Formats: sequence, structure tokens, C-alpha cells
Amino acid sequence: MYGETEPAAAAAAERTAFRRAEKQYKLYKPPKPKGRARSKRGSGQGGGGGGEDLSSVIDFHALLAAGDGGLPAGIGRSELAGFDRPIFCFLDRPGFYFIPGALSIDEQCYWIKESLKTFPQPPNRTNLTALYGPIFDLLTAAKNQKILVEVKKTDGQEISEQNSDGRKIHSNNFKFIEDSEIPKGEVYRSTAATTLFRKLRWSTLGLQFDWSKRNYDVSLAHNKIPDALAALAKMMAIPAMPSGEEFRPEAAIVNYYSPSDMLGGHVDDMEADWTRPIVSISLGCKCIFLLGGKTRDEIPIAMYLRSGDIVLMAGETRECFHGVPRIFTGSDDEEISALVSQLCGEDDSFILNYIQNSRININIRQVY
Ligand SMILES: O=C(O)CCC(=O)C(=O)O
Ligand SMILES: [Fe+2]
Repeated sequence: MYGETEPAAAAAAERTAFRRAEKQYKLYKPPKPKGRARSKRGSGQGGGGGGEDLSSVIDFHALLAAGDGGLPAGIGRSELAGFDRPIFCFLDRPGFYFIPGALSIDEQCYWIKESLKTFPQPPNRTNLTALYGPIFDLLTAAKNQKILVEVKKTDGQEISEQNSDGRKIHSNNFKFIEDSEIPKGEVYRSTAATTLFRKLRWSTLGLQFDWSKRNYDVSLAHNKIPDALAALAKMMAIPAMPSGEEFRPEAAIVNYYSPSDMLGGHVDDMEADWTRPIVSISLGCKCIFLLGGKTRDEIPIAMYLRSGDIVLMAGETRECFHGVPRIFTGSDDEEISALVSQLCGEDDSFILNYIQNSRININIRQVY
């Protein structure tokens, strides 16, 4: 993840409106169940247990349900010929579009599975790559309670195996083995695959992003964006594209959020043409998304992003700070319960368990 504030600048950053909003939502605690509510701060109208308030968070699903009559000032709703989904926008944030419930439950389940199974596969890089080298089949290893071990190489011994597709695996000296197979005395580092899976924070598809240089490194091996994801992004990008032009999906960042994770305020400015949108898909647990202005001093707009929602950021909004200060885990989340009915296969329980406490975001970009 990125966008974290440098320690030296942290105190100053606290003073910005964006940082204050991040803090407000990060600290929000749901109200205590009736009868146990305390009378101090936070028990008032709309207040959370920590005194923070969610009443100004925009809920596009509620606006959709309320119909055309109930739009608050500053929010517009448009229809586009040939695009059979509602689209919301902010009158003072040109280039920002919100498509609530853009994906069906089936589509959400499909992309959740792809995000966990396929997208972290090499040559795609993840936050774990720098530590362990390429890791293949992490989801399967985690499901099967495997252990990733670093094995001492003896002179001339090359640790390499082929997986079921005939691909060479483990050119590094880490490999997944059963707990019972850990050879005594030969292993000097081991981590449970389930632990690694929980530590997955991002993976990159298509052109690979180099976080240290904050730029794309075209010299890194990469696959093109999977066809189905490219087709989805092209279709969903239409409201933000100049008419008659087609979005070219060239790179994507997949963010994996566990309950306490946040994404600090940042601007995505590494793509050449800001008239092209970032197509951003939300899956799993609901979150608060902050859309600020061109400086951190502007008070950001807070909105809920739910599983299946798609956000487009193009034009002037490409210059706006944005981030995710808070995700909401918990089984009472309506969107998650809808996924439960689809993720009921024997093989799905690991994924269901993961997504009930996590959020995934896939954001697709045209780089050139
Ligand atoms: O998680 C999200 O909804 C936003 C992600 C984002 O802004 C990014 O990866 O640049
Ligand atoms: Fe971003």
C-alpha cells in the first residue's frame, strides 16, 4: 500500500482536512447493543461508540432506492444510452462516476475467486514477492495448510520442481511442504501459507508497478490483463470516456484489505493520460471511501463503497486525493450475506471465510 505520510510530516499532516477525516472514520466504532450504551460521547444521534459520526457518509444505494426525487444538493444522476445502469456523479468533481451494484452476485463471486486464486500468480507481483520471490498457488497451499519453508541449498543443488501445468516453480529456495515433511535441521525459515495469505496486501496485473519508484517498470515480466477483466473494464469505463473512444486496460492493482487496513490519501498520477478513467471495482466488505480535492486541505466527501459497486475517476478527479480509511467487517453486512449463498461449495469455505472479513479492490488503468 502507499500514500502513507512520512513520519517527519505526520504532525503537520494531522492538521489537514483530509487527515482529520481519515482519523474520524478510522476511529469510528459501531454503537454498542441496546442496554449497554454508555451515556458519554457517542451515544447521541448517529454517533458511534467512539463519538464519531457516519451521518454524512453518502450512501448511493439508499439514494438509488429513494428514487429521483431525493437527491441531495451537489449530486447528479444520469442515464446513458446503451448503458443500462444508474450512474451518480458529484457536480463539483467532474470525471467522477459511481455505478452502484454494477456487478451481479455471480460476477462478484467470480472476481473474488480470481483475485485470490489467479491474480497473485507469477509473473504478477505481490507484496510478498520481494520477501520470498515468486510464490505459485498460494491459495491452494493455504487451503491445504501447507508451510512455506526456506530450504538450505547444498552445493550444486538447484531447488526446482514442476507444478501441474509443467511450469517450473521455486527457482528461489522457498517451497510449500506439509507440516509433517519439515526436514529436521535443514530448514531455517518457515511460514504457514495461511499466514502469508493473510499478509497479501496487493498484487499487480498487466504492466507491473514498481512501488519503490512509484512508476511502471515495463522491463518486468508480465501477462496482459485477463480478457474478461479487460472486457468488463472497457464496458464500465464508457460513462467516463470521450464518446466513440475505447478504454485500453493495461495495468491493474488489486488491493486486499483486512479488518484494520486502510489506504492513506494519495493521488494516482503515474498514467500518461488523465482523461482516461481508473476503473475501480469493490468486492467483499463495505468501506468508507474519501474523495478529497486537489489539496489535502479540502474537506473530502465520504461515501460507502459496497461489494459490486464500481467507481470511475477521470479528468479533474484524477488530480484529487482519495483513500480508504475504514472497512466494515462483520456478519451483519447485507452484501456479504448475499455472497454466502453463492460461495457454498465445499471448496469455497476458505474464500468465504476470507471475504467475510476482508475487502478487495481491483483498479484498472490505461497507462499510455
Ligand atoms: O480501495 C479502493 O477503493 C481505492 C484504491 C486506490 O485508490 C488505489 O489503489 O489507488
Ligand atoms: Fe488510488
